[in-house]
Amino acid sequence: MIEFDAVTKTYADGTQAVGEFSLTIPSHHTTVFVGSSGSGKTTLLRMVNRMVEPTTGRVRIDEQDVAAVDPVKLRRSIGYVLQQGGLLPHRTVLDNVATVAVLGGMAKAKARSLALEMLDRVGLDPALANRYPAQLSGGQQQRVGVARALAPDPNILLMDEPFGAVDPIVRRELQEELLRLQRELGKTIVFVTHDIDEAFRLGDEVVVLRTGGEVAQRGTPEEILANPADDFVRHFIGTEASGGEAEARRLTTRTVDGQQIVFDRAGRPLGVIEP
Ligand SMILES: Nc1ncnc2c1ncn2[C@@H]1O[C@H](COP(=O)(O)OP(=O)(O)OP(=O)(O)O)[C@@H](O)[C@H]1O
Repeated sequence: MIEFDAVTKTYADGTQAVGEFSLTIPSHHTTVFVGSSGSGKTTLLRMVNRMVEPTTGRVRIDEQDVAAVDPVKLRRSIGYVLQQGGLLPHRTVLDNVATVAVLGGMAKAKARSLALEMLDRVGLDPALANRYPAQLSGGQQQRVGVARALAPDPNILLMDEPFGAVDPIVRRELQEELLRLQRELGKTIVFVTHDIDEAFRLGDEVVVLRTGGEVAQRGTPEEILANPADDFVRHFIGTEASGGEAEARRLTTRTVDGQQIVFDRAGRPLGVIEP
């Protein structure tokens, strides 16, 4: 369980990134922070591993205040995946994944065999293990990033727009892969994105943020879709009647030749409802 207890963050230049934010994140689930640019998502995520210190308030992991934990130890115990993968360019894929375990005191050979296992786990061909990050596609690099974060078997995985830089098809594959991994591993995942579709696809719980880290709504994707809290949320999730009609989510059904067909707002057929 991760607890944000009335945290605020004002950066040195006076920017107030987070007003006052409180939230309890349950273990073994995926919680997604979604919001537009500058809503404080990254700031909140980084408070968990102390890459950002809150100005006031506390963050606790399983009741322990993270401020009392050595930051290096804390960061080694928490997986962290970034948009650009954050891979070390002069180390092979295998060594990138093995590094944290080696830093944690594991023998090199053992760390490498563990790394090979992790590459397999995230769906990467072991033949890629001796390549350098620049010799991989963006999607493959992100898989390496996930393998590296998971290698020390952390309880918590922080993911900051990890699939933001890849094309939509690869992005979809990576999302599916993460869902599969999460079914197997049951980590406590905090995932940051500005893409509401990604949030709904991945989140057991979704937290919609507006500027200043203010919670506009939190709930399951179903709850938010069924009952958006206000116009801001309606606009964000694209169910507003006016504006953004092209991607509006309100669908209609019509019976055609005994089949129930779903149509989008523009009247394009999207699919058939299974009885
Ligand atoms: N080191 C910093 N110094 C000053 N201001 C900062 C710093 N880091 C972030 N900010 C500001 O804090 C606010 C929140 O930033 P943050 O990166 O947490 O938002 P975000 O929701 O993750 O945005 P994005 O989706 O663009 O990454 C923004 O106004 C940003 O400019």
